[in-house]
Amino acid sequence: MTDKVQPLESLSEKPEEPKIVVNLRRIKRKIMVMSGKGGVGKSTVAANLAAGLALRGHKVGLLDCDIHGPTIPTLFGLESQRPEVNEEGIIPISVLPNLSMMSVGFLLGDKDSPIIWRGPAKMGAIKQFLEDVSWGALDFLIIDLPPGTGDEPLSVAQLIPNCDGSVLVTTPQDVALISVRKSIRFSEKLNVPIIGLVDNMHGLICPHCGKPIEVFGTGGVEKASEDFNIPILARLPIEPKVAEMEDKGTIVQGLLEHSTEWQKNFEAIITAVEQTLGEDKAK
Ligand SMILES: Nc1ncnc2c1ncn2[C@@H]1O[C@H](COP(=O)(O)OP(=O)(O)OP(=O)(O)O)[C@@H](O)[C@H]1O
Repeated sequence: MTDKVQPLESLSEKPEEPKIVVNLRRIKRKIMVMSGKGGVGKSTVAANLAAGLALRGHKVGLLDCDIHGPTIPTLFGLESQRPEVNEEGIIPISVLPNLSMMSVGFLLGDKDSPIIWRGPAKMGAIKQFLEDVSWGALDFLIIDLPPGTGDEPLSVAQLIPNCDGSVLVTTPQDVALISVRKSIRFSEKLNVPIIGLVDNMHGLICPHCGKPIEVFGTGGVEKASEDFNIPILARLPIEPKVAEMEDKGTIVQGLLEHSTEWQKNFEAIITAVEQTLGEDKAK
């Protein structure tokens, strides 16, 4: 009796693929939304981008990696939701049939409690989201990174394999130039192609005379765009309705109403990200 000879390829050990790579394999495009500093509208852009892509019929996931200020559940009016866990992993919370999301905000017992975690614990939570959230097949995963360009956002961003593009959010102040330059370097360091800049809070339209009031000045984003040859995807005015809709958790309805200049201008950001689907993925 002869022993069966095993084919050679079954003997050579294949290196095991990282769990994150395996879990995110069925996602066509992973897009990071980031900003050089906090409070400039990064989460607002990430949430509206995810909702806008979903309203155009794409399958979208939104991952809130902002551990200290997880605002995504509030923006969609989902603060009381808690994710289920089954044999497939952590089930993201659905807002629309084709829009689901995950945030540390869904795991907090009390929304007023601050998260007092050191770096490794924060990284552990994000890593678990990337490894264990059962996103299924998606056209887009929109990732809301922590603000800034320091160690923490860098570590988070480095956990996410093969990002397909970044959207950089800033305000039009001259100092924005400093923060935008940092965001650009950050994206380059990660080898992530920059889709474009978002010039948020670009003036307030006076409700009485209709003329713009340049609250944060002007010119910084244009200069960065020219210096680095990166397009400005949209100029979004200060729009009280945006803040109001976020407080009420009615972002999706706001995008459907399409009533403000902010929302009309925002469409260009959705289109720019949508177009990455047609790009050659070989990098
Ligand atoms: N164009 C705008 N007009 C009016 N309000 C806005 C606009 N953009 C953002 N906001 C409001 O500004 C605040 C900060 O926005 P947001 O939370 O999106 O910023 P952020 O950059 O994600 O902040 P952080 O990452 O530091 O938490 C929110 O209350 C939001 O509703």
